[in-house]
Order: sequence, then C-alpha cells, then structure tokens
Amino acid sequence: MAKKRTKSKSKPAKKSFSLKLSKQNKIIFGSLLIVLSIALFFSFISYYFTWQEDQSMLTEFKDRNAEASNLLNKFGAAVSHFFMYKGFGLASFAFPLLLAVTGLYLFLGLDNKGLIGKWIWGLIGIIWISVALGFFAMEQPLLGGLIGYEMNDFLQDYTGKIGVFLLLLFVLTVILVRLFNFSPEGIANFFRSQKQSLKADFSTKKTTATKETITENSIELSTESEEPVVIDTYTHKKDIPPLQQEAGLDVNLPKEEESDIDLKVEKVKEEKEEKNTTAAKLVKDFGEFDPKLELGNYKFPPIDLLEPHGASGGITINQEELEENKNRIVGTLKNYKIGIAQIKATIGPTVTLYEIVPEAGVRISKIKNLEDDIALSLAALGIRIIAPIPGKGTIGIEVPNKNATVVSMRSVIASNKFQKAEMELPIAFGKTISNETFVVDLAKMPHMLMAGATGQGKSVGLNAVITSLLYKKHPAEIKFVLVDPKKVELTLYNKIERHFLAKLPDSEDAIITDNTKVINTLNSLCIEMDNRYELLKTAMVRNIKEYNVKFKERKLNPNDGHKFLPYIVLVIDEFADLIMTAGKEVEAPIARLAQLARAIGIHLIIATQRPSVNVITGIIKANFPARIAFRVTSKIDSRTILDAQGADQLIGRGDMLFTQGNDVTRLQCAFVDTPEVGKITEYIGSQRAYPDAHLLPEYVGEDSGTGIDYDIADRDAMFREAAEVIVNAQQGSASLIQRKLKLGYNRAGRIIDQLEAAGIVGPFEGSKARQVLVPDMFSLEQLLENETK
Ligand SMILES: Nc1ncnc2c1ncn2[C@@H]1O[C@H](COP(=O)(O)OP(=O)(O)OP(=O)(O)O)[C@@H](O)[C@H]1O
Repeated sequence: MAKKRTKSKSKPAKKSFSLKLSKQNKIIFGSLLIVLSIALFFSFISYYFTWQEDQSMLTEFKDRNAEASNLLNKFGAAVSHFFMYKGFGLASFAFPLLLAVTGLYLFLGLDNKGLIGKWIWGLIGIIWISVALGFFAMEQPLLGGLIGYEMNDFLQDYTGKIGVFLLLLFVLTVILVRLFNFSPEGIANFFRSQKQSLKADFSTKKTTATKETITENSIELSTESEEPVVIDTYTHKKDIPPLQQEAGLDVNLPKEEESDIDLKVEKVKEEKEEKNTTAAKLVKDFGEFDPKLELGNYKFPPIDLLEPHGASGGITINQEELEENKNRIVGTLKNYKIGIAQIKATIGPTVTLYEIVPEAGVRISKIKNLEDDIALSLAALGIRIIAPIPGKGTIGIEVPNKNATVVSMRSVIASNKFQKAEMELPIAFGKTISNETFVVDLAKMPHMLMAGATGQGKSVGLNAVITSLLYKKHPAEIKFVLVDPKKVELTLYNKIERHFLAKLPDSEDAIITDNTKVINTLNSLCIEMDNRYELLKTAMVRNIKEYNVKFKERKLNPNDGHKFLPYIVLVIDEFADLIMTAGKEVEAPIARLAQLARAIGIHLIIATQRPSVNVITGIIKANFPARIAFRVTSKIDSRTILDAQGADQLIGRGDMLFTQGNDVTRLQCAFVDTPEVGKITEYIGSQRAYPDAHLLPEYVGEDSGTGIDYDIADRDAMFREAAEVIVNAQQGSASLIQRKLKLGYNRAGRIIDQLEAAGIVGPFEGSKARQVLVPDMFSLEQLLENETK
C-alpha cells in the first residue's frame, strides 16, 4: 500500500521540481519557504497553549478589531487550526520541518534530487503518526488531528482495533526497513555494540550520541546487505575521516568474532561501504558536485543572435519545376526503353529527390549509367543517382532546385530535434533531403574528417559544428583546441578563450596558427589522453561519461588527482597545409589520438581542401569513420574522402554528403555567417570567465630551444659552407642550401637542423624561412671558433 502511494505521489512531485528556477528566484523562493516554516512552527507551538481561547476567533477572521492569542495572531490561529485540529495533529510539525529543508535546498542552490524522497517519506510519516496518535490517544483529538481520528475510525469500522494496530505495525516496519535499513541482525548488532561501548567505559552522553548517529547514517546506506557491525564501528567515530578508522575496527571486532575469516570478509565490505557512505554523506551535505558552479551565472547564447536568412517561410514548392523535371526524367528513361512504374518527389532545401520504381525487368545498372544523359536532359549540374536507395528498393535521382533555400543555423538550432537531443555533443548539421533537421552526436562519431574544394562551405560547416556545441554546452563541459593555419577563419573565437578554449601553458594565443605549436599541442593532447586514461583506470570506469557521473556523485576524491573532465574538441582547419610541412610529426600523434581518444572525451575534427591520399593517409582515414564531403573537384577526391563517388556532383554552397560507415546522406549544411559567429562569441565573451583558458599539460618539444643537440664531430662535411650560404643570404631555408650546394633535400634538411643546434638559424616556422641568428660572416667565424675552444 505504502509502495503504491509512493509511486502515485512521486510523479507530480517530479514535475513540479523540474520547473527551472533561476538562481535569484531560487534564493527568493527558498527564503520564503524558510520564513513560512518558522511562522508555522511558532504558530503550532503557540496553538497548543492558546487554542481554546482562539476557538471563537476563527469565525471572526475578517474582523480587524478581533485579536487572537496565538503568537502569529489570527493567521497563526487559523493555520494551526487547519493543520493541527482539522489536519494531522502533532504530526503537523513535520510540515514546517519539510518546508525549512526545501527552503534551505533552494536557498543554497543544492541539488534537489533527494528532496522528493524526503517529502514522500515525510508525508507517509505524518499520516502514520497521526493515525497512530488517533489510535492510542482517541480522547485527545489535538494529538492525532481530525484526519488521524477519522482515518483511525474508518479503519476500525472495517478491521477492528487489532486490525488497525497490526496495520500500524506493518507500516512502521516498512518505514524502518526502507528508510532506516533496519534488519533483525542490525538490531541485534546494535544492542551488542552498545553493550561494547558501555563496557569500554563510554560516558552516558557519548552512548546516546552513538545511537543517534547510527540512526542517521543508516538512512543513507543502500539496500545492499550490509554488516551492521561495520556501521557501528564507523559511526561512533563520525568526525574522524573513515579511512583512518581501521584501528577502531581492529580493537572492537576480535572481541566479538572469534573466527579470523569472518573478520577479513567484514573488513573488505567495510571499506567499500564506507566509501559509499562517505560519498552519500558528502552528496547529502553538499549536493552533487556541480561543475558549472564556478560560472553559475553563465547564460547560453540566445537564439536571436542568429539570423533567419530569409528562410522563415520554409521551402517553396514550385509545382511547374517539379512537373517539368518529372517529365524530363520519364522522357529520358523512355528514350532508353526504361519504363517507370511509379515516381515520387521529396523536396529538400537544395535538391529534390525523385524516387522511381522501374518496371519489372529493368536492370539497375542501366539507369545508373544514364546519369550523364539525365543530367543533360535536365540541363542541371549536381545530379546524383542513388541506385538503389538503401533499404527502400527504389532508385533515387537527386535534382538541384532552381532556387535553393538557405538553411539557417537559427532554424536548426531552434528545432525540437536539436533542443531535445539527449546527446553528449549534439551537432545540428543542417537539413536532409526530406527537410528534416539532421543532428548527430560527435561523441559517437567519434572523430570527423571534412573535405571540400575552396569556397564550397567548409568554413561555414566548421562554424556550424562549433556553434551547435556552444548552444548546448556550458564552458565547464567542453573545451576547444583550434588550429587555424589560415589565421583568419577561427580568429573570432579568440573572444571566448577564457570560456571555451584550451591552450598550452606557455602560449599567448589559444588559437594555434603556427605549425610548430601544433606539434606541441598534439603531443600535449596525447599526454592529456594518457593522464585521463590513468584517471579512468583508478576510478574503475570505462569512459568519460561514467567517470564524470562518478565524480559528480563525489565518489572520486579530488585529493587523488580526480577532477571533472570536460570534453576536448580539436578542430584543425587546413590539414593539408599542416601535413605537408610537418608530415609524420603531426600524423603520428593524430593517429594515436584518433585511435585511442574516444573513451576519454577528446574528439578530432579535421578539415582539408585537398583530400588527396598523401594528406588523408590510410592510417588517418581508418580512424575517422565520420566523413563529410562538400563539393570536390574530382571523382578521385570524392573516393578519397568518402570511399564513394558523388561529392564531385554536389552543387556547392553547403551542399554536402555525410557518411558514418556505409550510408551516405545528402545534407544541406546550415548556414551561419561570420557576423553571427561574432555576435555569439561577443555574447559569451562579455560574460564572467575563468581566469585563463583551460591549460593542457606541458609538452617539451624536441626542437624547442636546445632540444636538438648535435655533436660537432657528427656534423655534415658541408656544414661550414652551408652556414656561410645562409648567413650571406640572411635566409634560413633548406632549399637555398639545396640549390647553392647542390645537395639533396634530406641532406639539406639535416644540415638545417645542425645549423639550428649550433644557434645559427632559429626554429622551424612552418612555411616561412627560418630566422638567421648570425648577422654577418665575422660573427659566424667567431661563433664557430668559440665552439672548438
Ligand atoms: N550552408 C551554406 N548555405 C548557403 N551558402 C553557403 C553555405 N556554406 C557556404 N556558403 C556560401 O559559400 C561561401 C564560401 O563558404 P566557405 O567560406 O565556408 O568556403 P570554404 O570551403 O571554407 O572556402 P575556403 O576553403 O576557401 O575557406 C560562403 O561565403 C557562402 O556564401
């Protein structure tokens, strides 16, 4: 019975608590409840002394001149009469208590998860006490209240006095077992331990304290079978951190248990349980850990910052165009003697999909081969034939609309699908061919490769990804590492450096534009990855999600190095540039991250203009299952990126293909313009931020400073000549040495490294020539002479 009641009551309670109050409102509402609870408490107390005098008052409530003796005057008298007399009697005192607890939770901004339980058990307790008092003190109606009296009377009519007594006993047992975790052994052990404590000469006061703590703590324990001896041992030393209490355990237990084996088993159980108890206690006292607390007032960017891009009316259907295209498709196929049984059109923002069911006996490959002919007859670019459409048994012909509709970022962000997405890292990419918003989880991908010829929408795509995440994630939950060799595409995100960006400890700018820094950052991310794996291992969890849940539940001790782990999203624009200049040095850490980083929340997004095989190498490709292709220039590029044709037939301007395994989906990428991104970053950037960007672990690169240490004896025979060439020309480039001294690329490269080690040229600076550190031949002579001394 009690169970049923709990269920039916818990639902509405949940609803009301899911109401999201702002922080200020929580404080206001919380203090209101606290004040109300104090008022009720004093009214109730005073009611017991004044109720007789105030009886007559109740009818004269509206009379201003009438005065009640209650401490809170007429209000106190009326409310107390309602609760104490007409309600639950003495048990009504639980109401101010529950209100005060609720008020405190709201006031202090604690997590209100446990609150619903407290109310449910509180109400059950109130009813029980009121019925019990009604039963035992029938002639004292003020003790049990009218409800207690009536319920008792009602039950007695059906079950008699004994029945009510048994019912009360049963409900009490349920309360004790469910709420206080009572068990027969528990009671036995409780008395045993008490005996022990008495033996150990505890003062009477201390013993009472022990009892209380036992009751308190046992509320928190889970229903798993627990050895109450353990509880006693710990609880009577409540103030000492549990892990240090083993001594107390060793002293007490042997007296009771003679068998060594029993003792050991208990010890193990104890530690586990103790951890849970500590965590539960911490959660009870402080609520769950809230990573967002530091920036508690952070406001997510409002949707108004995004432009509708004239797409408010949605897609306009041009009936004529549809008919025309249909007739041409049917006509073209007829010319090749292909009959069509059925044709259906689905209109998307950029293309319309004509699904045809050919007549029986038509070979699919025949239609597929007619791609160019159909394109010619429709006089349109970007025709794509999908034969057959996977899982449908039809053939699809995608024909671009004459007037493409821009899919605004605003419309996809505002869509229900995105707003209600229960994903870790939801990305609203755009709309499918059937005009549905397309949302994917980056955490599941887990890395993404993006390619497309210049001007086809790659940068917009990257912005769409970042914007989606900014609209969904708090700064505590996600950090971006942005690599932008073009130096202009991602600079806007500088404004949110202290909210959302991560960087190396010694670097000034969070957005990386220098290729050498990329290598250090990638290696630093590898260190971060290893560190995170270590944390996951000690926490005994399999992935970041479980880890963070455990951390929030305060089951992981920050003193052991545990911390809340934000997701890290590495975005590299212009990957081709990077791999061309740094080659293996970037490929190796990227491959390592791509292979291993999924579980620990590091996700990679790599974009490139040139999807050639020397940029997207086999090892990189194998680890990036999610691929996006904007329009590329050749079929080969399309194959390189998607392992399928089609990207060469897209129409550009955000028309894209997405694959995450086998299926290829055609999408229209959501459009977010630079000024919109500017507004979003401005909005976020103007809010209170962390003191600095999220710092990645330090990585000391091999080529930083004196990293390269070549022995003078190991120098190339042409070292001196090369040094002279470089100093003469004041230009630190390997190709200059190659040309002047007629050396191969590798040898020239080695010499440059040796020149760097000797301090003649500066470090590698990407596509720029290295700085020459020696101003003239005379200084060079001196430098080389000093070396040999
Ligand atoms: N999703 C889209 N919807 C509508 N128009 C778009 C979309 N994406 C891109 N465009 C148009 O294409 C232009 C070029 O896009 P974008 O700057 O993203 O190209 P890109 O591939 O990054 O080029 P580059 O590699 O040279 O930087 C945009 O200015 C915009 O006008």
